[in-house]
Amino acid sequence: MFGTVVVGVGTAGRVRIRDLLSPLPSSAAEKMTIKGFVSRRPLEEQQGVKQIALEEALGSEDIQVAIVCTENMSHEEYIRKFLEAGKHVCVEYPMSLSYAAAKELWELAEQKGKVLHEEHIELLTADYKQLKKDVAGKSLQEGTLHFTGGPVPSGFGFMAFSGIARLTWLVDLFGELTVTSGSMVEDREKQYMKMTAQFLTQEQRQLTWIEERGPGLGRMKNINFRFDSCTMDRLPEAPREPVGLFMQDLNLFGQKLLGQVPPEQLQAERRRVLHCLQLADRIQQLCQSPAHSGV
Ligand SMILES: NC(=O)C1=CN([C@@H]2O[C@H](COP(=O)(O)OP(=O)(O)OC[C@H]3O[C@@H](n4cnc5c(N)ncnc54)[C@H](OP(=O)(O)O)[C@@H]3O)[C@@H](O)[C@H]2O)C=CC1
Ligand SMILES: C=CC1=C(C)/C(=C/c2[nH]c(/C=C3N=C(/C=C4\NC(=O)C(C)=C4C=C)C(C)=C\3CCC(=O)O)c(CCC(=O)O)c2C)NC1=O
Repeated sequence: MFGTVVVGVGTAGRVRIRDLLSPLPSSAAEKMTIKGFVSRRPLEEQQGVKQIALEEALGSEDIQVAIVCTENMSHEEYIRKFLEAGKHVCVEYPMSLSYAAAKELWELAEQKGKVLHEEHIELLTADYKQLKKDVAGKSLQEGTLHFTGGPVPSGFGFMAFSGIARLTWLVDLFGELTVTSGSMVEDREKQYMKMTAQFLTQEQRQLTWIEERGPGLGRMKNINFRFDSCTMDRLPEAPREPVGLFMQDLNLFGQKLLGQVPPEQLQAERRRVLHCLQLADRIQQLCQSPAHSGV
């Protein structure tokens, strides 16, 4: 069994505690047992689980695994601490707010012989799995993914990182990309932000990613993918699957802990994660260079 701590008790942290308390029967997630949670606030028991001080979690021989669920800005530091203490780490995306940091963290995991796993529930939704099937075999001519949502809370980093799930969709659907432009419009007073990034696929087809956030904007993804044979202008709808998204991710992490995931899959995942963070870095540079600064 792998003694596990959940680090950070917010929306994601609470779901992690719930899933660890009742893992899917006969799945790899059953091999983790929750020993406590870490929080920067003194908290009461959560779902019957007790708080553990960070230093105690790092030093305890009963704990082999940390699941980092804090806001993005703090991920790097927690991952580093737990890896250095010889623990396996699962982190909610994105693992860091720069490509360079992610590369270092992965090197550290390798050096320590520990699993480093970045959660990507956006790839696990039934709708996305259907979309991926629908796109398979078609030849893209041009496409747009436009996300809207409420204002980004502080501590979640630049939009290309807090929105890495959208970028990950594009890369998972259409392969590795090259950034051709990045720009930003921002009205701080109104808490409004809009980032537009453009890419070329390896086949030199143009993709546009728009991430737009502000008060009153609902969480939504609009697509427009033009293929040689047809155009897709809405996401497919597929029936919800019985296993929750974070639980599916926990099973995948559990399989990694048990050495059940083939090395080629681990390599491909690592490559995709690093590629997406590298694209996010580049978009940030372009958006923040003087020639592109917004309103
Ligand atoms: N929510 C979701 O559906 C998804 C989230 N994620 C990722 O999970 C991570 C965390 O996101 P999420 O859980 O939504 O973020 P939250 O804002 O809910 O929580 C982030 C952190 O803030 C602290 N916190 C939570 N509530 C309070 C409060 N009332 N007062 C003060 N501090 C508080 C907690 O840390 P502490 O206990 O140390 O104070 C918590 O870990 C991010 O990396 C995100 O990208 C990924 C996929 C889906
Ligand atoms: C209702 C308020 C609500 C909040 C505060 C919320 C926060 C939230 N949802 C996220 C992703 C996500 N959130 C969900 C799904 C959910 N997440 C949920 O909290 C709920 C109730 C669902 C319901 C289906 C999915 C599937 C993702 C993956 C990212 C994506 O597909 O874009 C993320 C990670 C950053 C991001 O990708 O934007 C945050 C911070 N999601 C919400 O829906």
